[in-house]
Amino acid sequence: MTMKVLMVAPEAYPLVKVGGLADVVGALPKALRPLGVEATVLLPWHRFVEAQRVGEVAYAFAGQEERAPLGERWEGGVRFLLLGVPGFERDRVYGYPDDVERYLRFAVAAGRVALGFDLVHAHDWTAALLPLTARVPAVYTIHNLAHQGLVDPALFFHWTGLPWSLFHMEALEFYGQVNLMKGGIVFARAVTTVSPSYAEEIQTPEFGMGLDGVLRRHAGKLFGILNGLDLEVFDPAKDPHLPAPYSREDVRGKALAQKALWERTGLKGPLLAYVGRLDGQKGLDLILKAVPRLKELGFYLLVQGVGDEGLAQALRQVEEENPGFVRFVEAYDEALARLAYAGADALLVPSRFEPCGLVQMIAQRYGTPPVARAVGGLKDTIEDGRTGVLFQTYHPEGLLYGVLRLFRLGPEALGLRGMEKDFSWERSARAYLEVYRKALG
Ligand SMILES: Nc1ncnc2c1ncn2[C@@H]1O[C@H](COP(=O)(O)OP(=O)(O)O[C@H]2O[C@H](CO)[C@@H](O)[C@H](O)[C@H]2O)[C@@H](O)[C@H]1O
Repeated sequence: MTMKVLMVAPEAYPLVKVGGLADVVGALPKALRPLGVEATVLLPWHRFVEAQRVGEVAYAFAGQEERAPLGERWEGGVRFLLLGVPGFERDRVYGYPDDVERYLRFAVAAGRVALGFDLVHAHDWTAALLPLTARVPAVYTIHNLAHQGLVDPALFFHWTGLPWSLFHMEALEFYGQVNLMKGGIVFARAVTTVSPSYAEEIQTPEFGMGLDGVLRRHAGKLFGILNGLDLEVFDPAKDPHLPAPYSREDVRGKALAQKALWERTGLKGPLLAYVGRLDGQKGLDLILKAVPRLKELGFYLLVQGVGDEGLAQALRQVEEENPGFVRFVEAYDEALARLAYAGADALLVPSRFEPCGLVQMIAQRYGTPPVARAVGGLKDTIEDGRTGVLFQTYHPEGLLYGVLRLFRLGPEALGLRGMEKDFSWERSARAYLEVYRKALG
């Protein structure tokens, strides 16, 4: 019998993407299908998403009855539902002062949609209310503990109509506020996070972001399941963004990608690339501090990403001071990102912490070895000295040491080995199915 699962998330590829969460929510339903799981993805109806209106959802928010249109769209055999609650008629996915309110409204209304399903699979803080409010069993996935969703309790209980009796340390209370992610952890039947190493790390004060105690208390239902890659989407043999297809058997196209990347950026090799959100999590401060030494050593640097304004400013300045050596491309640009994965000599991933990380997997699949910090999913997906290089110390010297070590080992050889690695979703999808069964059992 098919199991009907509703995945609730703020973003999912190919409809809405800011970061890795979208890749995961876009790919997992496809991987679950052969296992007899029919997963539907429910997203807020961001204004830029086109879909067909198929109905309406009634729910209560702040003591008022409201109705939201429900849209539907199919992509790659996956059914997406779009919930048109107020607050999403905007251009960006996150970053507004009322994010907590609008995503809470979304989660409240999503609880109504969940009624027609066997199980809810809620992703990250924006959907963390569902394990508490949905009337079906829920699995909760932590993609990033850095964003927990903190709300003033008076507003929270007014908006949701939930009883104040939930405001205590074993439930929603967190240093005087409501913590939505804590609620997700406490009330879900099972909690997963996106790599085995991160599942361990978040139970320690160093990585737990204040929730390590809660996670230790609920460790019996916490599972680390490694993200996969959508091998259809990320495939150098089929990537329309590359000048020529290539594979492990015939890597000639990779040199063409390198040439195209040099032309597009005005840089040369050896070229180190960073692709990803500009965020304190990602270790861009190490890259910034390492620039003078990298330049001295003859490396070129490409940084591509959008996000934190302070980091963007620092990067603009470094680009200005190092013309021809450093390029900062402040854009979300899928095509350039693919060229970078394929055409750079190494991908830098010096993260402070990394729940799983997809860019290092994509780079390996494209034959480009990562130089990454030995944390979280980076540790679980890179074979140190074989398919990439891991460094320990969160310091520019650590990163430099990693880069030099890679070039001593020979990036080409490591790159070829990386292309052999299996990053498919298959095994992980089976692990999710196990967790779903536990949650239903
Ligand atoms: N400027 C840009 N142009 C083009 N593409 C860009 C881009 N900026 C980001 N991307 C893309 O966004 C994705 C980033 O995914 P990651 O998993 O590496 O990090 P992220 O921190 O967003 O995800 C969080 O959730 C995921 C999913 O669970 C975890 O793997 C991760 O550790 C956690 O921090 C990649 O597909 C990358 O190509």
